[in-house]
Amino acid sequence: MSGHGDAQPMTARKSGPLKGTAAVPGDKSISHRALIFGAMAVGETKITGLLEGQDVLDTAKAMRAFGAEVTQHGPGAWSVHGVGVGGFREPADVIDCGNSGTGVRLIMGTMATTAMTATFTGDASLRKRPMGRVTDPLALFGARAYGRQGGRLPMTIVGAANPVPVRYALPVASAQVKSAVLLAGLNAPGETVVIEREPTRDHSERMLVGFGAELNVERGPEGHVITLKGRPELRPQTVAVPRDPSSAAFPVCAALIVEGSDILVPGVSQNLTRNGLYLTLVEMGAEIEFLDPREEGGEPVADLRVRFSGSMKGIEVPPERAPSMIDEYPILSVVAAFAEGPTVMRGVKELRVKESDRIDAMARGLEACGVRIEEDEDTLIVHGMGAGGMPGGATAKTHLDHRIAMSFLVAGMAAQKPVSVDDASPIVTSFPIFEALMSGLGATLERG
Ligand SMILES: O=C(O)C1=C[C@@H](OP(=O)(O)O)[C@@H](O)[C@H](O)C1
Ligand SMILES: C=C(OP(=O)(O)O)C(=O)O
Repeated sequence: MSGHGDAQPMTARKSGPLKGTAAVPGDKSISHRALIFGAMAVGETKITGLLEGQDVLDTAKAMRAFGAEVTQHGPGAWSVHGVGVGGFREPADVIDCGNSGTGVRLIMGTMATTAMTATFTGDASLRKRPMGRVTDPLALFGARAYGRQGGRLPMTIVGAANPVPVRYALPVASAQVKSAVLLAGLNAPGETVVIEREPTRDHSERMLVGFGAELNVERGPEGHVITLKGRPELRPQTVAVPRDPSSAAFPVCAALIVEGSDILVPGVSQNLTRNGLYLTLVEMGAEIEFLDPREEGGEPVADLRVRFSGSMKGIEVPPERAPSMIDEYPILSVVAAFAEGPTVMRGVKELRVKESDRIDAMARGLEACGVRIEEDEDTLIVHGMGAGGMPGGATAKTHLDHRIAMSFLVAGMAAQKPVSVDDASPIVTSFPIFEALMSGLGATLERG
């Protein structure tokens, strides 16, 4: 679990051109789901390319606590012997989900329609994040939640002994909430319906169909209407986890701002619910070629050739694009600082309830690096200083947030003076090989 060890300061210095191939690890969202859906199937699910980041390891541990057999066979190669829908056993101890919002929210959904009680906690970051967005719909199934003020962890969920199916319109664009409701719906008799006005990442829907659930998505005037038939017998699957586009974002953006760079990033998801950053970068004038489009692990992917792009322009990011790039705003705001003119990011208030308040963390750190920022509750505006224009020479606070840590280290690779982060330890939650991979491309990263 992250955030309980010692802080690990790290510094990035202006780096030589980045060259080579950046093979990033497996997708975090799909890795969590492979373990959880595998635990809900009857028989053995085999997984390759699993992200062995701390967030996913915490979910693996939780699945064991609920009775599934989870085994590592080699790097990225795992199996899950599932207990079937409704087959969870009550855990004997508190479930610690570490730093992971996805882990805790999806697992709460999964156990909420089974007659058992489970208590969840997490690190100092996760204990600040709102759980009401999940426990509100879970209450409609008949589950009860007892947490700290404001719906915070630690929290005990008493699962519904006689769950009823639910029809729920998502009040916020959140794949975690959507997935929690679908997972709860698995063990409710009849049809559970989730309606999302704005499309969010659709891995749960795709994978549930793969595992044999009866799930239908209709696109109507109210948005996506997702209908799931309860109490299916899920069939174990072989899951090949594709690479994580949210991790790929870091080498891609580093190559765009470090002079002379030319790198290849293989197998980046082009799933329309995940590719908002890449559309945005192209609109800003980034030199990215999308090579060999194909399908891998059920996801559309392409190899990205990315070159230093010295004349990117700030743009207004369409707010409706936010769900497809929600985790990429921190690194986009770094690229924006190296573009000409303002980049305007509106409709981004969800960033305030991630591992940290990401609007505040990016604004304070970029200001310390000499960049002019405007912000309000729902908006971040970065006034770009052009290629090589960021002064740097500051230490950013990462607040137990892996994406903030990686974003400022990327900034330091192109800024005039080094940029440090007070704590790089959270990077292990999503991208444990970040330091080795970036150094291998030619980045100058130093511990301390
Ligand atoms: O469902 C998922 O796997 C995720 C959904 C998103 O969160 P929200 O559902 O809170 O937007 C995202 O930020 C997170 O990193 C992963
Ligand atoms: C928001 C994130 O993850 P989670 O919500 O799972 O903690 C993220 O990885 O950027």
